[in-house]
Amino acid sequence: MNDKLNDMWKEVLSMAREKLPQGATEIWLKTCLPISLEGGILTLDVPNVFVKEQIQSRFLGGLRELVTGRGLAREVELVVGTEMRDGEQKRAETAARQAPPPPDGLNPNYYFDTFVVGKSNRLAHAASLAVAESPGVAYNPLFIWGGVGLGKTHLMHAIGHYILEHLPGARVVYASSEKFTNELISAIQNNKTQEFKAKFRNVDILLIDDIQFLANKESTQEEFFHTFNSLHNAKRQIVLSSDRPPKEIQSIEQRLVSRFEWGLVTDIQPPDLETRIAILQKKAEFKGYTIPEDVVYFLAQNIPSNIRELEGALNRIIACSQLNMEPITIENAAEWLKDIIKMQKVGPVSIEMIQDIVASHFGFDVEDLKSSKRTADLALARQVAMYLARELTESSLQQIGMAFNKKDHTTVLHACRKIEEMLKEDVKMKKIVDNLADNVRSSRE
Ligand SMILES: Nc1ncnc2c1ncn2[C@@H]1O[C@H](COP(=O)(O)OP(=O)(O)OP(=O)(O)O)[C@@H](O)[C@H]1O
Repeated sequence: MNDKLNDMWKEVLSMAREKLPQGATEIWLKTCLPISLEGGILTLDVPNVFVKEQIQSRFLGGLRELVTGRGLAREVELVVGTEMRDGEQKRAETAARQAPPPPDGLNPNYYFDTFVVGKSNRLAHAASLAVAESPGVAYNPLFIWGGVGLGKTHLMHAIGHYILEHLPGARVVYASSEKFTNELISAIQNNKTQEFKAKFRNVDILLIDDIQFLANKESTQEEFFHTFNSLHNAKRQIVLSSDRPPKEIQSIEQRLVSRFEWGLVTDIQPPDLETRIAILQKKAEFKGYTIPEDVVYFLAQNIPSNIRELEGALNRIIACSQLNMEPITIENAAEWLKDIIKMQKVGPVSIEMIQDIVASHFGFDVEDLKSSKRTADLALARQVAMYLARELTESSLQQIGMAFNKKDHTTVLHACRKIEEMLKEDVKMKKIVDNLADNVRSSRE
């Protein structure tokens, strides 16, 4: 590359820093190499198809205006070439480009439009969509955590699908951390660590599921650390999922924990009743079935915290109905699911049951809970009870307030919000509240 061209490109970059949207230069344009300026056409070498598409769709117009405005060139062309790139990077990029797109292993059912958005997953969904729309720019890494079967994998695959749909050349790799570990071990055993590195460090989007399984695996953590740095430095998108927030993953190096927190950490909570109903309806519709509303409600109410189980129950009643040639009714569903749903004849949850169970867990009397005494422990117990009353019963804020010795509905609302916030941050508290909810449900007769 000649010096004149190089200097001109530096000038363009410094103008672009001022005139083009934030991130355009540092993230995208800096990856380009000027290769020629002939007949007024400035040709730039870009590292891969993915970057080319990003620049073309987002910044090429602005870039063209900059160079024509300054009389430097009349047109800008982007080529995915390798001549100007050297060494290992060049070989790896060439190999990656020549190879057919890797089997991406994405579940064909996990798209954004098959994902039901509710209060419990709204933020994780919005963050995932933002990442899919602007990979490497919005939040990097995106770290999604939450309990079993709540939709983390679904969102990761949806990100992968979306990117492949909009940027067909993008290299998307999805793997569980176990697969990452196993591939590393086998690469070491077979002297293929270079191939391993090329596979995981030469991607545009890396999706790693269940990252908590890296705990105690020191060499895998070491390798993942370098993979992470290499991708992050190159502004490639990383998405991670875990069953707990980064700080709660035990036996994992601090330098990894801090990197996991660099972008956005977001959680998914168990879905509320309305979301569970909507998920069941969507899944049934997807399979081409209409399930009676009362049966949907019955399932949603009795399988509260794991969407995978909810889906399993739906599949089972569809299969049983077909095999037995019987209609889908609550009675039949209860029979077909009796090993999952213990209590076919249980009554609804009452606020009194919640008050009893919460008071005894925290070591208070129900009367204390209803009183206006405000010691920190008592206030917390009262707020948990109000939150559970809101979650597990159909009572209004006013009705809950009345059950706590005529407290105002804004007090109840404040309590619910406070506990919701706490559950997002505090895993121990979440466990306690989940256990209390389970105890309340199973105390129904
Ligand atoms: N909001 C949702 N809308 C539609 N389906 C959902 C939603 N959340 C979860 N599911 C479905 O629930 C099932 C379990 O979800 P997924 O595998 O993504 O859970 P996970 O959080 O990754 O669980 P694990 O921690 O066990 O890996 C999937 O079939 C998924 O499609």
